[in-house]
Amino acid sequence: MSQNATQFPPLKNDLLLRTLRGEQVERPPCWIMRQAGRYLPEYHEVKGKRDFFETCRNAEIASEITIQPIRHFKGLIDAAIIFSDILVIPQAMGMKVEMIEGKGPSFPRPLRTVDEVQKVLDYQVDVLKELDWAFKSISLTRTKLDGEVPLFGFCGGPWTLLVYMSEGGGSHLFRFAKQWINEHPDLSKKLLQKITDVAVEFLCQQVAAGAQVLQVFESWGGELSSMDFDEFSLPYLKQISEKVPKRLQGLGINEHIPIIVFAKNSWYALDKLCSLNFDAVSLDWSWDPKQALAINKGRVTLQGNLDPGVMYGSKETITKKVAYMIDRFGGGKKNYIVNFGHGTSPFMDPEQIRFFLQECHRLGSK
Ligand SMILES: Cc1c2[nH]c(c1CCC(=O)O)Cc1[nH]c(c(CCC(=O)O)c1C)Cc1[nH]c(c(CCC(=O)O)c1C)Cc1[nH]c(c(C)c1CCC(=O)O)C2
Repeated sequence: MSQNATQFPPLKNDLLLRTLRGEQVERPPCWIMRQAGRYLPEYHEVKGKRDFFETCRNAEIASEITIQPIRHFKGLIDAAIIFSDILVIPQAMGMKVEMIEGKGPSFPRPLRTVDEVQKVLDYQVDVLKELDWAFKSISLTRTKLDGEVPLFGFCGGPWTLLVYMSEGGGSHLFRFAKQWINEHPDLSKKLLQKITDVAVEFLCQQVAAGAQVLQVFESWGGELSSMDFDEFSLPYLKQISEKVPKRLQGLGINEHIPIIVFAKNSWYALDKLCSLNFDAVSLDWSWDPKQALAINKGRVTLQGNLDPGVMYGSKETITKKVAYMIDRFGGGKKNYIVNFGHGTSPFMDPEQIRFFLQECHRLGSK
């Protein structure tokens, strides 16, 4: 059941939202993709031996895990992101997905035949019902956050979800996903459309449940050629950016809810992504921020883009690379959000991440 977002405690830290409105700010807001997870000892304490998706579906536990990094790095992180996964959309579309310890996500029956895709296309998805647990988890988390920081809802990009649904897990070769778009482009587009429709509804219902900002993770964007990105990713991202605001109005939510898009390694698409209806574009670490700024020409806020691997370096290395990043993003007092260029890894030392955040605050306030 969706809740009226005005029922929640007032927001105390609106730095991220002000930045996304394009305002001049005192320092860049900071958050980290996958900031909740296995590098934090308290994550293992709470999750224990529980299955990953069971953990996501348990509002009490998922909200606890979501808030862990906010507590651990008190005052240093400016947004929370709901503990869940991009693969809950394929689950809502009737597919079975398991998370295998030490291996990652696995689909026992990935989409390999036209009939299998047709079955998914014919499956009637009731987003409110199938993902009811996600909305409960968001509402509870928003209440427990007590206005400390804004809460992100998110979803996977349609192309990235098609990759997982056809490959059956992570991939290096992308044999099946590439087969789909090249051998059956029209059917692939029908599937991408269906995923997009579910994603739009899912994002909007997350907002109705209490999410204050949204991010779309097109993590496998860079696997497409520029031409194929224009055909199999961009049009669907564009639809998300345009349909979410309209659907939110339909749900009676009239305030502007900012949306960030992250299309990893899709360097050739930056100019086009900046022209869509998103508020911000998140960059992986392959970018020199100055070049990205030159392409963006002030159209959107940029987010990123430190190589998470910098966390394995010395304090001097972290300082040097943070200073370079913030400086090359123009100093960080407007249209810039600090993040990694991708997520944390289980091997990271939380103290290194604390130092990184402290340095972002110090250098970003100068
Ligand atoms: C591609 C993708 C997935 N999931 C996600 C993406 C997009 C971002 C990206 O590109 O990394 C998104 C995601 N996954 C998770 C979050 C939670 C919120 C947060 O960022 O803190 C978010 C935003 C938790 C998670 N999702 C997953 C974990 C690890 C699960 C565990 O505890 O074993 C977490 C904390 C599992 C997951 N989920 C997925 C993979 C490939 C894996 C295995 C990764 C690994 O083993 O490191 C799919």
